[in-house]
Amino acid sequence: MAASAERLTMVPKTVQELAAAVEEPPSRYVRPEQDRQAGLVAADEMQEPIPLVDLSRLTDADEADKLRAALQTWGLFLATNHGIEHALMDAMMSASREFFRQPFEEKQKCSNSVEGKPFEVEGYGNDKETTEDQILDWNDRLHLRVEPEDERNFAKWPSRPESFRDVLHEYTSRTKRVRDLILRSIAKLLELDEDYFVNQISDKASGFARFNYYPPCPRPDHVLGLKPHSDGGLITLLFVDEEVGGLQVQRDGKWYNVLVKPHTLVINLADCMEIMNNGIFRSPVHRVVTNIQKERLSLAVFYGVDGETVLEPAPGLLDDKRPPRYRKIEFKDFVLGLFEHFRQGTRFIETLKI
Ligand SMILES: O=C(O)CCC(=O)C(=O)O
Ligand SMILES: [Fe+2]
Repeated sequence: MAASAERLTMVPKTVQELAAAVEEPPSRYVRPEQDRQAGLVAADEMQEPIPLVDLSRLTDADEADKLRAALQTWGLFLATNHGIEHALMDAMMSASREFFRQPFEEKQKCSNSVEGKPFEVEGYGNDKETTEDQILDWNDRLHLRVEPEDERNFAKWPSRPESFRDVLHEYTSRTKRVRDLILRSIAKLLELDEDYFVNQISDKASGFARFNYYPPCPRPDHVLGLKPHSDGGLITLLFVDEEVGGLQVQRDGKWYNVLVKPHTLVINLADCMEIMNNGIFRSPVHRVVTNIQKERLSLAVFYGVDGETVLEPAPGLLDDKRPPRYRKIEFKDFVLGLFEHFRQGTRFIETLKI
């Protein structure tokens, strides 16, 4: 007790600790005035809800049309009948909750900063802080590589709760199948070879699981759980807390709440897909608002390509009337630019537009 009280008098290492220690978020977390004026939590009313797509029926024209409409309007959709057993989803969410509920010292065993200094992409902690004016998010995360499978770094995978590793292994074996199903369905919608996008994925392609933990926040009107961003890879499969909302998606400059049903996934396109489909379907900008009373959890599985893969619009989508809208770039260079821009709250993909 004394030791942990002492530690709290120093700069808290995680938002979870901070939330337990302060009544007012430190200024590093407070969004600039212009963001706050627009209202951080308020969302616009949707004309129509985000479509719920039945993944077991995607071969039917009407379900495929629903997917097309969702991607055109939002760049994301809700998915049901995705083939991930509900019990497995529940086990994954409980293992994640148990992980974050453990004492700081236990979670630190998976830390992303070794001896308080060098920052690693994998592990438990927060974003790297590179500049003084970087505004921080009200969340802690556990970020783990899941693909390629032979490059998993188990030193960063929690050993407690005991079920964590097996459950994550099972869960991501299912999400990978969902990834391929969606990529094939999108290729069909675009009248490309069904395997066009799947063929961009080599056995060195990346996959990361990001477990997000958002503690209750005393000032939801001043602070964001996660700043506006788009995801960097091909596609993201998001499993969010069904009890506590917070995810919002932007469209034409307005923010809308993404409401989920139990055991549905939120699937969104990410920047590499926007480039490959030449901007026909966009990678949506989204953010997470905080909640004054309740903690919130989510699990994002991000699928990308291999570092050497050149991102470029699919040749089958280009002709004299449809020139490429994005410059070519290797995925590894894209990732570097992405992280730099993410920290500053800007989008790297904008710099690739022709
Ligand atoms: O927590 C959420 O609902 C969204 C998380 C997210 O956007 C991300 O991890 O990239
Ligand atoms: Fe995201």
